Amino acid sequence: MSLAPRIIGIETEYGITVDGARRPDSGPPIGADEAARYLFRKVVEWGRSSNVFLRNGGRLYLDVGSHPEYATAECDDVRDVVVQDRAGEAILNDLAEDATARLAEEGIGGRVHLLKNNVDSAGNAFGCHENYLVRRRRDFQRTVDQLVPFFVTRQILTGAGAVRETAGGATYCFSQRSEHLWDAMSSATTRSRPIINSRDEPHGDPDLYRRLHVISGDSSVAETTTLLKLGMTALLLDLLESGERLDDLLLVDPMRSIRDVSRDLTATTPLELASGRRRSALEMQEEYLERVLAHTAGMTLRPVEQQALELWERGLRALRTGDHSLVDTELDWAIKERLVERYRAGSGAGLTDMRVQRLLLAYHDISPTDGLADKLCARGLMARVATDEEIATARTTPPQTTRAKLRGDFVAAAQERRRDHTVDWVHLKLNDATQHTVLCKDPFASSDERVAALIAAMGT
Ligand SMILES: Nc1ncnc2c1ncn2[C@@H]1O[C@H](COP(=O)(O)OP(=O)(O)OP(=O)(O)O)[C@@H](O)[C@H]1O
Ligand SMILES: [Mg+2]
Repeated sequence: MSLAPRIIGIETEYGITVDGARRPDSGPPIGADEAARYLFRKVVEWGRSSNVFLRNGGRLYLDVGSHPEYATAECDDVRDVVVQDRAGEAILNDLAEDATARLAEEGIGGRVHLLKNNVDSAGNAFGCHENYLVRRRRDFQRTVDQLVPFFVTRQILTGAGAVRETAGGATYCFSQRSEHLWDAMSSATTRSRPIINSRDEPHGDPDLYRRLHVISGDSSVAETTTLLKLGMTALLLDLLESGERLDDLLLVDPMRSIRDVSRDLTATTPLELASGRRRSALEMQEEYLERVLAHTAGMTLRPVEQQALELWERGLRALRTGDHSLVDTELDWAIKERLVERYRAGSGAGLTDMRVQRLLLAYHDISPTDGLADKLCARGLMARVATDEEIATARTTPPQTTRAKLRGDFVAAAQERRRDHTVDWVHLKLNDATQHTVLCKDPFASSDERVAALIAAMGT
């Protein structure tokens, strides 16, 4: 027996800034809005829109708030999501280079930076959303409730690491986003709202499916952190779908806990459970892992699932023993902690020192030249999952085993034959006299005669 395949996709919003620009007429500085327009210039040129689906099946768009977003195509394997997400970064980095070149041509100069983080300098929070296909059941809300404490405590492994400044001084914590969720939450009414978006939009057959839309996670820089974030969640979903319950781990106050967990780098502060007991984030994650291990015992797991389990266990051991070196090339918060501590040891700089702030920001800069990730990888300080070749291929090639293949093939054919077309996650449409539209309700279906006919109808 093995885990049932599951459709997963990830959306990443990026922060955008421009460094060192100077208008010839000394007009106002280039803000994020304007920078985003430069970034999307080429996209709008060929796609006639700032919301396009690409030949790799993914979606690139500019939403309100000027945070460029890339949503990967739907994948049926966590490793594929990692590759597609990195392909999105590469596509966006090219756009940033192009925008920088354009600013130079116009005599403004400066460099456009894209940051894969979750809060911008103005304090606006933005997200990295995970999407998991789940079977539609009447007790969906109950599933959501059971997942909330898992997402509240998962950040001790998958948080991106952040410096938090308070009146009493600065401390290093697990997650940047957790603080902002707390802020977002104080006026909200549903306890799970900032963690799981409850909008019912399955992007698939609504009779069969729902899409679990998780909005609480940090964006991940290290590929291994993305792998763990998605892998451990998919494993837990499988456990829940097998009928197991996690009622005994419900939290009294999830939103308070999400902040408390982020702030305690030992992960040992007890949280209040609805059952009246108290458990630390570390104990809770140990409990989830134990149950998943029991659930998967005797199953044939894919390598990526084994890798997620192994890293999950080792991450918890790193916290239990205080030996963060066990994961300091794989988990963002630990990679970054090591980076910052080394820098501070050499320079004597404090956590709030400008140089440390710049280092922290550079960690999230997706540019291979301005950012740190490539350099850390080259020096063996950040682990990889995907190869450069796989990422390069994924820029134009959709995942081959899901509906993304149909979309990618359709978009490629329409682009090559210059046919006006409209696409979303479930529709493929030719905007010609026939207005022919194909509805692809099954996200697992990678071949479809109707789509083949639609492509054939475009001629050559
Ligand atoms: N049936 C599905 N189940 C799970 N994930 C899916 C499914 N279909 C598509 N996805 C994934 O869901 C994500 C949708 O991204 P998109 O940015 O369009 O999100 P949205 O929630 O629909 O809209 P928006 O961000 O505009 O609010 C993509 O990563 C995609 O791969
Ligand atoms: Mg989105």
